[in-house]
Amino acid sequence: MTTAQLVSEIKKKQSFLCIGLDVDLNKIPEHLLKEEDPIFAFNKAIIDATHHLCVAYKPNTAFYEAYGIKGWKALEKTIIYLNKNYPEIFTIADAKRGDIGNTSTMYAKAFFEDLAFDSVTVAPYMGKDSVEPFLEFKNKHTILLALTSNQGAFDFQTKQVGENELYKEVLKVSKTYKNSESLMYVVGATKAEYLAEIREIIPDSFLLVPGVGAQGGNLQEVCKFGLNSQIGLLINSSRGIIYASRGEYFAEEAALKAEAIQKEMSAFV
Ligand SMILES: O=C(O)c1cc(=O)[nH]c(=O)n1[C@@H]1O[C@H](COP(=O)(O)O)[C@@H](O)[C@H]1O
Repeated sequence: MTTAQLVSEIKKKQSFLCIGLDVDLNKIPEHLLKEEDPIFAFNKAIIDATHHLCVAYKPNTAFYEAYGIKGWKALEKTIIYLNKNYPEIFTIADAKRGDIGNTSTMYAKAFFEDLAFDSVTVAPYMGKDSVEPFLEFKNKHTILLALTSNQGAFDFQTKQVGENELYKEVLKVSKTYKNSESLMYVVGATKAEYLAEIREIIPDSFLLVPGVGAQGGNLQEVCKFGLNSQIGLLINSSRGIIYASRGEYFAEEAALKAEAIQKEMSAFV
């Protein structure tokens, strides 16, 4: 999917919500555990109930890898279902990959070709030759970790490296990579006050902003500092939406949570 198509969907749906499909068998409704593939059954119900309220879904691969082959199959079924039934949705494989060049190429093939996701999250730690292989794929997006939502972000990301904090170096240096126009960046919603300075370095890039809902990030603050002329934000909530209820009407309850966020977002679109 191109960035222009994503922006057009945001305007149409009056939403820049990304729903995180972080499926934990201990948290999904008990009646689904009788299904042949409980993870996919859960995802399908959530997607069918919420697709008109969001523009992106982000399965975090850890929640699938933890269940071995069955989990990976459920991830594959989920992306096939999304691409077939809701091709207008932007899909994010949250896998936080990145390795030496030839290995990164294989990671990119796994998520862009085999699973046909629109984007993948990538850790910048190994530098240029670990990121550029992802950028070779046309109309695919590489979402680089810049300033993450967790407390540990202060261990390294905000440390001074020469003139800048490390996360700013990530933003500045990555702009020089080949095909850098395909880059997006992760900035945690819990770090909204950093967004004004971040926007000075990357005014036009899309940002994936996780951390509203369960981690306490504030949507209004993120919008205040992070919006650009093309919106430029995908705000993710996982647990805060998908685990709204464990009852029979869990998907409808999730849709109500998503709708409340979409309504708040519509004021900014
Ligand atoms: O890359 C991410 O998506 C990510 C980066 C970050 O800084 N913080 C963060 O929470 N995430 C992911 O975003 C999701 C947040 O989930 P909730 O806290 O349940 O909304 C999880 O899948 C995290 O792994």
